Amino acid sequence: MITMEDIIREGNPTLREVAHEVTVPLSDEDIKLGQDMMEFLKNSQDPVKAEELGLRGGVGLAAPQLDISKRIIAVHVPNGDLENPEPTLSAVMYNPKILSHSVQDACLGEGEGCLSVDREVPGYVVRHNKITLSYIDTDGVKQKIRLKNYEAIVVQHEIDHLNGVMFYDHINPENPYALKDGVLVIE
Ligand SMILES: OCN(O)CCCc1ccccc1
Ligand code: NI
Repeated sequence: MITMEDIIREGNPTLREVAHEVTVPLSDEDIKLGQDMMEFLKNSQDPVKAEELGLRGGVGLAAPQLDISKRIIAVHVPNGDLENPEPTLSAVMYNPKILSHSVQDACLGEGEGCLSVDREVPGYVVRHNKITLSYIDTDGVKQKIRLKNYEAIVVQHEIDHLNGVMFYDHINPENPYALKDGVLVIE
């Protein structure tokens, strides 16, 4: 089971590497890793388990954060309302790739954080508002989906990790809250 001790922190060179594509058919090891990553996210969003295990809440995780330089991400984005526990996006993605994106950019009004960054880094992280994404799923099937808003932002944060990019690389050092015209601020 993955816990916070397994997550490497900024300064570890693996976070700055370009991760390697996984081979298809998926190995049992890569399938198990994806399942463990998803389990971590679910545990981290469960108040009881997160407390017991000392987990920081996360909606996404990338294999390089486990010091594994492979192009594997897991995303588990809960639905806002507790009545409808169905997540808005829940997937383990192998070799995810952004095929196209909107001209429209977007950022989270509250900025971003990262399980590999033990500090607050304030500022807008401007990303694409909408993306078309391909990836291989746990069954080895190639998927192609379109995402927008928060779900698109989370996936872009995770794919950045596969390319050695940290969220604060996108923050304007002169003015962290500078915004070009037309950027959608997602609250
Ligand atoms: O890489 C995953 N991670 O560090 C957890 C936080 C994920 C995340 C946080 C804010 C906006 C997008 C994604
Ligand atoms: Ni992160």
